Amino acid sequence: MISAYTGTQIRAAEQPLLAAGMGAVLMQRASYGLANAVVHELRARGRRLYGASVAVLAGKGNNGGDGLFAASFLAARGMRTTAVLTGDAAHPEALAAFERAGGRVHVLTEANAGELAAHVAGADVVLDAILGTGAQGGLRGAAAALVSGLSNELPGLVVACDIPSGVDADTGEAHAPVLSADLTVTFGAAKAGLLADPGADHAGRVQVVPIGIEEHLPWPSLRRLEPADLGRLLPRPGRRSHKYSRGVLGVVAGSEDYPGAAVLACRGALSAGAGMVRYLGPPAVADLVRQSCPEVVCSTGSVADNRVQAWLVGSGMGPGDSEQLQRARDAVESGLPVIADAGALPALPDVLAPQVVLTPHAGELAALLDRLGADYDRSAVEANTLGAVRQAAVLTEATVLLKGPSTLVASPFQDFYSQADGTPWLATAGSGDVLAGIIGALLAQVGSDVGRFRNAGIDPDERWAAIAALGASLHGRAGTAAAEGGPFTAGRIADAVPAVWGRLAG
Ligand SMILES: NC(=O)C1=CN([C@@H]2O[C@H](COP(=O)(O)OP(=O)(O)OC[C@H]3O[C@@H](n4cnc5c(N)ncnc54)[C@H](O)[C@@H]3O)[C@@H](O)[C@H]2O)[C@@H](O)CC1
Ligand SMILES: Nc1ncnc2c1ncn2[C@@H]1O[C@H](COP(=O)(O)OP(=O)(O)O)[C@@H](O)[C@H]1O
Ligand SMILES: [K+]
Repeated sequence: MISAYTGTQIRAAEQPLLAAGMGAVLMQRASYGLANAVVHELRARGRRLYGASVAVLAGKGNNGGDGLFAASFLAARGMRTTAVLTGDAAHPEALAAFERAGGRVHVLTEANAGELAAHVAGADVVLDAILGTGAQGGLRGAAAALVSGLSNELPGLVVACDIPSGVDADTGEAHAPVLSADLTVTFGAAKAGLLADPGADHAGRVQVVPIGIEEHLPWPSLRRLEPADLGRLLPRPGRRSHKYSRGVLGVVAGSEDYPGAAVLACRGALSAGAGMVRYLGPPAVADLVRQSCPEVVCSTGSVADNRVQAWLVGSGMGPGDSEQLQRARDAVESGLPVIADAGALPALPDVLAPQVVLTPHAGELAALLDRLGADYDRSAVEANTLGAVRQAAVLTEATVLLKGPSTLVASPFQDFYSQADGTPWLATAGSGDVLAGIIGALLAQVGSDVGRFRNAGIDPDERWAAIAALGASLHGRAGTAAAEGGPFTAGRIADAVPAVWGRLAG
């Protein structure tokens, strides 16, 4: 499990060590780790170190100090170093070390920003050490002009020191201009803002350098499941299992307009281990489901007439599908775990429960928040994904999963997960229906298995968020496996799930 923290949490964890006079030691650990990460990355890219050029953009705080010390370590490896000081001062000891190591120093002004941008753009390595966790808002003045003058397609390696300058460490909000990094080397622990969009868009690969604050860290503000966690959480049938004990998922999805959504949701659920999938919906859709997935049992009657362990509702349903929408409300009323997608989102009561997992994309989340009186449109959700998903979970008291390049999950108790195991090829019609099916199957199988979560270090009350994150990760990994470097259609995601599952659980 990757744990991520707000900037404030990290700074609080540093306090006992700073009070013990270890500030300089922490900075040495951070900057040495940063320099080593640069060396490894250059080697991995088959680039020579000796004679390669490094430009460090150094702000006046400790983030700039880290960058200048790191550059002096790199100078000792034979690299040519230049610093652009973006503030009215620089960390004195770090600047002295940088100059002692032979680095050249330029002081940024409004007048020379264009010229220095051209110089920096030609460097083999650009270290962004302007702002770190002490930032208030984004870059301003000459620093903003310098970064605006750098294209986001620099030929050299761009490495962010702790966090890309202008990204909010707590929320991932990005205050333009931000220099997008290939690699972010972050100190002590991951920052939440590196794992939530749009911060994650700018961070590139994230590498954590331990600096000795770990024992002082509190409960993380956000977590990410890794393969070992997935392997522990995925169920496997026992010798005496039967289809009902493995978990039955009821699917209320599809409509005459969108029958395919029902098929894709059922395929997702079948691929992710449900003992049985029961479909409830219009006869014409049921016929298509039967033809496409003969394993699905098509039922009639009400939600109450059908015995299941979890419900999937809403994929491919519209506001006119009154009978299906009533079933969706009945499923929520039943108290069973429910995954509520797409067309169900506007049709459910405002206040729900933690075992109800809502799966909006950014547009649907904006509409949901708007209905609940919060002032969000789609672009506001995309600008602050973590804030939006948090607010939706608070207002609805449900578990909310926001789909996107990074998928965020918030529990109403304010536990957060971020998964980014997919590929942009997943942005294909029907992909969300398969995701709903996968999460539905997992809810049916492990929703009542409290011990499984406790053993994995997850508070059982928070298991709904963990199940949603588990589903998002399986879906992302299946998409990555299906892609083989090129496009695929949504059904292929479902086809790829069993092998991905097998590798994780293996
Ligand atoms: N505290 C510590 O012991 C450690 C801190 N570390 C580094 O220190 C960083 C935090 O250092 P600081 O607290 O000095 O803060 P920063 O280096 O992030 O920057 C804060 C400085 O910039 C100014 N500033 C804030 N917002 C600005 C804006 N929008 N435009 C221009 N100037 C702005 C502030 O007045 C302050 O002088 C971390 O990100 C990390 O890189 C690491 O060296 C590890 C140890
Ligand atoms: N750029 C992207 N990178 C990775 N995953 C993505 C990207 N765009 C979308 N996805 C994933 O693809 C799925 C799309 O779901 P959704 O928007 O509901 O599509 P649809 O309604 O067509 O089924 C989600 O799981 C989402 O996280
Ligand atoms: K930075």
